[in-house]
Amino acid sequence: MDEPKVTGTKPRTCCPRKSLLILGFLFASAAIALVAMAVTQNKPLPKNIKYGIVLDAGSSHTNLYVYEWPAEKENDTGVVHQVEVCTVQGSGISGYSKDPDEAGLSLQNCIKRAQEMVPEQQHRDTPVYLGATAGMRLLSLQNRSVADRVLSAVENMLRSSPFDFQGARVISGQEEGAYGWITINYLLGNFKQTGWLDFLPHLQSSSGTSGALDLGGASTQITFVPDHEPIESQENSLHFRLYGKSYNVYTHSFLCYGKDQALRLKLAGDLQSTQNGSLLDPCFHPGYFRVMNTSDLYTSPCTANGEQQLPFRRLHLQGNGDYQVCRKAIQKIFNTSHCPYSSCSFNGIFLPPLQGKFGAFSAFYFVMNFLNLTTEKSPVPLNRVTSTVQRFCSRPWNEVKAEFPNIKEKYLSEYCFSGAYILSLLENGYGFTAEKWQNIQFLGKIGSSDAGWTLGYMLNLTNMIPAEKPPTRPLSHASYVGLMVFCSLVLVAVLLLGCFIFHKPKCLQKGLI
Ligand SMILES: Nc1nc2c(ncn2[C@@H]2O[C@H](COP(=O)(O)OP(=O)(O)OP(=O)(O)O)[C@@H](O)[C@H]2O)c(=O)[nH]1
Ligand SMILES: [Ca+2]
Repeated sequence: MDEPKVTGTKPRTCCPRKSLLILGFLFASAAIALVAMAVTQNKPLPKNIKYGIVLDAGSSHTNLYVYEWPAEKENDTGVVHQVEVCTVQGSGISGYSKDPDEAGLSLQNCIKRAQEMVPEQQHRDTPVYLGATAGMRLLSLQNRSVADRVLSAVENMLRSSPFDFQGARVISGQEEGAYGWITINYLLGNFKQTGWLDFLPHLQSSSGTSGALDLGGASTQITFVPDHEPIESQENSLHFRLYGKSYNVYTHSFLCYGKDQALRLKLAGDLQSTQNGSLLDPCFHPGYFRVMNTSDLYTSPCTANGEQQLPFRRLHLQGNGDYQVCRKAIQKIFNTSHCPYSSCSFNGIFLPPLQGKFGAFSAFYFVMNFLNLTTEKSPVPLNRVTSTVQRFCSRPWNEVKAEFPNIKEKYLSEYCFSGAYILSLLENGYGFTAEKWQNIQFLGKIGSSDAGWTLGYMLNLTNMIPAEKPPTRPLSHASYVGLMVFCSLVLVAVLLLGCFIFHKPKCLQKGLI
């Protein structure tokens, strides 16, 4: 018997499952490939780091700074930072006038330290600069040829190092002020153009920068952008164009008004009224005693004019810690009797009205930091700073010494004078009122970098600050690729969804009814 034949067609499978599976697999693979490509393409490349070295040959000592930055971001703002500071042992290079070769030799240890910090294969490409400041300016005034010998000794030492020697010179007070201002504004990110705000300049403060106050051992600098005032004296006026913006900057460097030379000026003045070489000094702690050769006081050009035949060779200085009297004694070194401009600081030097915020560094910071006046978030009010210095000055020297046994006696014994000097300079010299005082921030470091002129000097000499804003793309490469991948995925998903809706498999359509 014939088996009954099954007639009719085979029932159709409701979904082309295999095709769907294949499509799904292809889609997933494509998506994974896209994401993997974006990730690998954007993996950070091995960093190409560049280095630069600057030696700050100050009046009191020399510091060597090593800076580093990613090579490909050379012209961005805020990318260079300090990775090392090495303090040269002994005095500043101007202290080697009797044996200039020693000035060169004194740098050896710090050069070795720099050799350890910079990878050997990059030594030859690493520029090294030396800038000398007020100590060498004074030595040049005193004896030009000795100053030149000291400079060539340090130059020879740096030339014999494996680095790329780019010069050793005495920088001017103007440069010192300007580079300090560039350093702090670069590190604070004040040169960054703020995108949307670029189109609305009236919403920004007049310059968007911070002024710079630097107190060294032999000179002090004040630099800031005044508020629309003309800068009445040419030698105090600088013009910069940085990252596409113009800045008219006021700067002045007072030679002899660093804190060591200012103390000499004060003592030389006080000596004129002593008969026997004993001086009761209100700027030192009660119980403090120091003997000095009077000739040492007059070795600097700052005090040389006041040199006189004194009937004694030694000065016996005894502290009595009287802050108010100390301020009066300090006030005498600022001559405010004449001003050929609309406004002056002192000694007939033009000073426009103070404007904006200020960063105060070097000895401004060392002293305020010692007095615990820098730790709070907001600036400590002027009356509290005054009372802190006053209280500190009145403390007996043996008590102060016992409390800070690890601080060098030279530094410790002079914090009272230095505190009073800083207040005199800022309040009476520059005219910081209690209100304006709140705009001063005492800065040691900004990030990992010391506040000072050296970074600005290097940025300038390596042309790392462009005059015009470098053209930038609206998106970074990584964001661009990421967005491309995301948009592709959305497109594919929308396409698939569209196909799915308009060519819906019949079984699904049935199920829906
Ligand atoms: N307390 C304290 N004082 C310091 C320190 N380093 C330097 N000083 C003193 O602070 C004053 C200023 O120091 P610097 O800013 O290094 O001065 P400088 O660069 O040698 O001098 P200039 O050439 O005038 O700039 C000097 O009297 C130094 O002796 C420190 O770490 N602590
Ligand atoms: Ca200095």
